[in-house]
Amino acid sequence: MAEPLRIALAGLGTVGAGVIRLLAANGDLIARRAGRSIEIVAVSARERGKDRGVSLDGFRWLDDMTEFAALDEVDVVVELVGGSDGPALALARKALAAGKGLITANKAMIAHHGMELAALAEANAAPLRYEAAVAGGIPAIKGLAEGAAANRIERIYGVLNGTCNFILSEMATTGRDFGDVLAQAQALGFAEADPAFDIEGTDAAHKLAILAALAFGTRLDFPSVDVTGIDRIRAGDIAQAGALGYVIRLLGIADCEDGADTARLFQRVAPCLVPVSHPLAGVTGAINAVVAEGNFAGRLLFQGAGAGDGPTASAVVADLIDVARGNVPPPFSLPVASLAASAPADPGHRRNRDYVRFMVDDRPGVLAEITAAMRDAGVSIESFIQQGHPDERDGRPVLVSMVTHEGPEAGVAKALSLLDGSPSMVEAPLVMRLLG
Ligand SMILES: NC(=O)C1=CN([C@@H]2O[C@H](COP(=O)(O)OP(=O)(O)OC[C@H]3O[C@@H](n4cnc5c(N)ncnc54)[C@H](O)[C@@H]3O)[C@@H](O)[C@H]2O)C=CC1
Ligand SMILES: N[C@@H](CC=O)C(=O)O
Ligand code: NA
Repeated sequence: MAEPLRIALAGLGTVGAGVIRLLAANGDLIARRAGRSIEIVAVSARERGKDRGVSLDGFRWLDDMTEFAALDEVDVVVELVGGSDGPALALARKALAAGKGLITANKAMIAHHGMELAALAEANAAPLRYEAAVAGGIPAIKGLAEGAAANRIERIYGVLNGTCNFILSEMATTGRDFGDVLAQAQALGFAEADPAFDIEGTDAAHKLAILAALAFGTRLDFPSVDVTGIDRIRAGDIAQAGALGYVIRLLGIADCEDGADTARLFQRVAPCLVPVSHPLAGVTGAINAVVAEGNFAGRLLFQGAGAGDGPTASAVVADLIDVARGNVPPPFSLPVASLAASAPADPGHRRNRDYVRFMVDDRPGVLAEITAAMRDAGVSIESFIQQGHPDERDGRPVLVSMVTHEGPEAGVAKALSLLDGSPSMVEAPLVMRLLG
């Protein structure tokens, strides 16, 4: 058998401890499959003495993880610390510059600095892989970059955040309170260190930007993702969506049109209404799903656990096995210099059916005011419902919702601008697109 692949592990939290457990449990099987064993030689985290339920015996401990880059006995650094910058980025840069492989689960770092790190990896002939960063245990990166490599990808979309999906599906099936379900997701190790990254949609946006770059061969453009989180969704919206035959899912959606001289990239993360008959409606709890529409393969659905120690460790170790086998394609499928520049697409011309929800004072004329704004903006209403009983305080406000006929996004935006500042509106209206 060939020499072992020697790794240094930075970060010993949910995922790091999961990697130690996985390698201990499946090490022999992995060595047979990879043709060489994968051995942890050094580790680092914030607190040395913490009880993690795994033994660190036999591993060298370093207080400063960036020193891994200088260790001759390390072939690959595994970064499981998190954060787009800080020690994770310092370690990534130093490791790649030293020609060491880098495996990371850190979508924030890849979304922000993926182009720089990929260029560094190329320049130093160092492997860079990040399967765990997108949709946890699902081999979505591998599926897209290798399995679907023969296709032109028309659209990519999916459920990309386990914490939000867990919250939305628990609220829908049990009627539990948002904060209570979020606390459970944190206790189960699904949530980010700062759960605002999950519920505000940022984590899903990191993953979508990475998927879009891979799917369309464009440079990463995280700042252009249009992001809306789930924090404004009420129990009343979930009930209303259910009555209409939909479930609410936080979706990341991207497509790319060839423009005259530059590609037009559309990237959006937002809660959407998904028909109960669509496969994504059945994606519940911390499960993720990625749909890639290929021009020859058709609709490909990758589904599985998007968060948690075991599934995420499975993706990290799958990357290590690829490195051990020497299967190291460019981090974004193409050399960095070949990735196309893109400009953000104008969403105003996109055609959707929309769910629009208003919280209004329950007084005469308010429904007429809403329908007049829709009429004046040229928006055609398919259905219009005022919930029989108020969502919150006694008597008012009340939740009024509508579904529009298909039309350009600019139409609904115009109608809402006409209602802007109306004293009838208790809070800003909420728009959720219907997945088409
Ligand atoms: N938990 C999950 O289900 C998933 C996590 N990820 C990603 O994996 C990475 C790790 O996530 P978790 O294991 O959940 O995090 P965690 O918070 O459980 O563990 C983080 C580890 O890094 C160490 N650390 C953090 N900041 C440090 C610093 N400044 N200096 C030294 N050590 C530091 C901590 O001591 C801890 O050992 C993150 O990038 C996360 O986004 C990706 C997919 C799923
Ligand atoms: N916080 C993330 C963890 C995996 O990426 C999630 O909830 O999906
Ligand atoms: Na993955």
